[in-house]
Amino acid sequence: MQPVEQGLADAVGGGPQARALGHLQAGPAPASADDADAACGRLRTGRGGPAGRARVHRGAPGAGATIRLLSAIRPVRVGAAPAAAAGGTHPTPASMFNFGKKKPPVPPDPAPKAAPAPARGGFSPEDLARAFDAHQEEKAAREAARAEARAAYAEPVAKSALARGFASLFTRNAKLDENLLDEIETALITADVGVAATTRIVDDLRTRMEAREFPDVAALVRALRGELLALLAPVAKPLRIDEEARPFVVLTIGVNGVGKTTTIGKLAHRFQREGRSLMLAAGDTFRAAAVEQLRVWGERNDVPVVAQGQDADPASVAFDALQSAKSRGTEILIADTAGRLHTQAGLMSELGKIRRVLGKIDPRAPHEVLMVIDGTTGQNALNQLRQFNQAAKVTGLVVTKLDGTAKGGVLFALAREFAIPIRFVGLGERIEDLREFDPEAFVDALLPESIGA
Ligand SMILES: Nc1nc2c(ncn2[C@@H]2O[C@H](COP(=O)(O)OP(=O)(O)OP(=O)(O)O)[C@@H](O)[C@H]2O)c(=O)[nH]1
Repeated sequence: MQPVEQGLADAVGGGPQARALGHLQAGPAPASADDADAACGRLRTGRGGPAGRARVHRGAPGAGATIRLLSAIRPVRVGAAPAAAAGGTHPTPASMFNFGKKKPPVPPDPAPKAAPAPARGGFSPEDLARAFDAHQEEKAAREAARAEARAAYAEPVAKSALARGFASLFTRNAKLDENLLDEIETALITADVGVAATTRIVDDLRTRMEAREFPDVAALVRALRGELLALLAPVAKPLRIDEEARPFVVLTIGVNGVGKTTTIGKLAHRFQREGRSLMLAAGDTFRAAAVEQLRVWGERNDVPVVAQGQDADPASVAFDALQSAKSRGTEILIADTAGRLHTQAGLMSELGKIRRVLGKIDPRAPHEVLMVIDGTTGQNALNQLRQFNQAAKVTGLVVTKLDGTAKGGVLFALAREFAIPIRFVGLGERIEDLREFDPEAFVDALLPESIGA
């Protein structure tokens, strides 16, 4: 084991160093990973005092090996024992009552202590430099992933009505006045952001404008970006596969033609790339082409597909598929269902039946009820989600076709009204165009930072 790793293992696993320092308090957490980066910078350059002064949070996202390393060495600073503990000057309760009493003879100074031997697993400057470099690499990888997501969202989303509305609003010498707020309101409403979310955004901007918080239009644009992000951030919760569930069952639902079957293909591709074993259930027994679509996809990609043909009972297809996936130890089962209108009560209750039937085999299945929504639908998407949620308890959303004629605003309305996680967005028809939902990349594409500058 490398010295750095040994030190980390000691610190985390209670090795000699950790045990020796176990009584020490951890420093306060940094506000962000950037704080942690700054702490690492100080460590490297020697600015900001001793290494131990770096304030680092063990769990800071992405802070990685360096952060753990710094956590491990933090006690170097506090290792200088507090005065009281060393028999220092703080009056103890006993000494307060000893006034006037004969003092005991002062013992001679003990021999000066030898400098403590470096702890086993201590860190040399080379170790620290290596950890710093590892941290820098991690940071660079994070930034590259961000840039990649931004690029993927930029072009499709910039075509949306909302992005175009913002672009025309802020590139023609806008003035900071009530008129500008009216125009922002119109742009939001016409892009399907919805009345509730629009009112919240515009009212907040008005209050801040009246408080003279914005020196110029660029400041207002930054505030608007912040408002848009604040609406979306709570629903940006990626789909996490519960490794205990075998299989983890994803039931996909939605109205006709929204992109369910296509999304299943894209999802399956994603899971396959992660090296997971998969099975598909061709539960869209209403449309013969859908069963065929899945079968062909499965054959081409070496993924087993359970199907019973057209007009079979979709609950029975799902049941068979779950049994088969369970017996094979498959990691993920994705079940398709036929598209249905949220107003068709009989078909909506069929979704409840599929849920119940799956639950007979595994009481926690389906683990994810993924509703696919066509991003071009507009405000009607809210009615759809309301009804599907009632029938099948939706746990995640995929909003497709954001590359097409979507106005771009419906995500805000959905987020505000339901707070159901948006797992993915469809940014095109290619297999790699299903992207994990990234609110920052989405807002960047709608309203680039540069726009009001
Ligand atoms: N541009 C674009 N098209 C998409 C996207 N997702 C799906 N589509 C297209 O939408 C159309 C319908 O997709 P399907 O997957 O068949 O839809 P479905 O929901 O399974 O349809 P039903 O089985 O009839 O309910 C296809 O032409 C897809 O290529 C997307 O993100 N962007």
